[in-house]
Amino acid sequence: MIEHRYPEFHPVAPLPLGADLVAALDFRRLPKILLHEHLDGGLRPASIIELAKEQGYNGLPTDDAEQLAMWFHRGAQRGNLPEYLEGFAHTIAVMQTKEALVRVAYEFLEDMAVDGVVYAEIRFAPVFHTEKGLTQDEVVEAVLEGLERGRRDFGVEFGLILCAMRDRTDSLEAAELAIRWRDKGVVGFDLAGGEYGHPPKKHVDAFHAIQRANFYITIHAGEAFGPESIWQALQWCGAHRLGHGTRLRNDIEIRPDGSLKLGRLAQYILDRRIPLEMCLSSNVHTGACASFEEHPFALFHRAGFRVFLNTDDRLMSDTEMSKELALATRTFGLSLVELEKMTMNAMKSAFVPHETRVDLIRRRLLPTYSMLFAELTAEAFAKQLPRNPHLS
Ligand SMILES: O=c1[nH]cnc2c1ncn2[C@H]1C[C@H](O)[C@@H](CO)O1
Ligand SMILES: [Zn+2]
Repeated sequence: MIEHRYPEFHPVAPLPLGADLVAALDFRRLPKILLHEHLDGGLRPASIIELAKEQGYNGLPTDDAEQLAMWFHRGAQRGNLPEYLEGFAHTIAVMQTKEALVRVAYEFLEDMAVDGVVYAEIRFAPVFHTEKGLTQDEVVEAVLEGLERGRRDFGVEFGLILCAMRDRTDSLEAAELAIRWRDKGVVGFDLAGGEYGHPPKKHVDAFHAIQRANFYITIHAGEAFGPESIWQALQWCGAHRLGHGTRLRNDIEIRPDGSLKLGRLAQYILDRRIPLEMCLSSNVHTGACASFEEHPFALFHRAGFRVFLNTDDRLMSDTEMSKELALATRTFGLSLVELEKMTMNAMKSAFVPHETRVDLIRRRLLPTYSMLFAELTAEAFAKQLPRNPHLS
């Protein structure tokens, strides 16, 4: 049982911890939960170059790691999802052997540890990794081996999500693969790829298979298409979480007095506590939002939606969790209470069993957050001291 619950747990919470103090935090110190990140969107540039040599892949635009990172980032910032996705041809090309998959998965968790992530859900589409003869089961086995080793060496907990691709016709096979591996590290099923012209309901058979197995669903929706896509993800396909959900903004009206008028879909998502896996940098890069300032994350958050931040594709979007949290804090003036609330939202929304979530909250999130609250409070008091006439 958890004795202390947000927000009463923090006796110091009512003290005004100035935005300047929070913004000055080293965000890598915050314990973080990451639920939306693609394995093939988070490789290290130097590893891509080495893996390309090992596997005889000659298609990379450069063999200089720094240049390659910039190349991926430039390509991803063209303001639309199809072009954002073009870079994946190269990362996928170097993830075609067991050794490469183990390595990429292992390094992924090492990078998570450096970023301060304590639990990560990682997703990828096994069907893309069979070009050199691996079966999809061997692909999943290799990725899980790398992740298991990473968990042992770096102490980062993980869950693996398998993606079906929305422009393909084999989503049922992908769903069956996810179900086969569910007790060995796979925690859920996703639908990814170009959203425009590929509605979720085309894949309803796959989602029904997942539902019949009492398994878990997240779907990319509301990233490059509007509320209709979100509605289908929820009401046709039974999504438990939404990847992005950014365009739910179109179902919310801000009245002249600043109050909100929610459409039926937005109200349903709010009431049912449907988690929204929001990705600030990726959304600006794909053109889902014109700028960080215009991103609806803060609106959703302050209206009470269950939102939290994610990286999506660290390589393409040149980001990490610490950067996304710093960016959100600067752009929207988030307090430490809000950062903690968001992290709790993410942990509550994870696809691992309830006991694991409670355990991570107790062991990894609450102790570090209470320490940070104490530290910031001490700093706030110290700043006030010279102005206290009784102490002068
Ligand atoms: O932001 C995204 N939206 C839709 N699909 C995406 C996004 N980032 C990556 N993907 C695709 C490309 C990958 O090859 C695939 C599986 O990770 O998922
Ligand atoms: Zn994504």
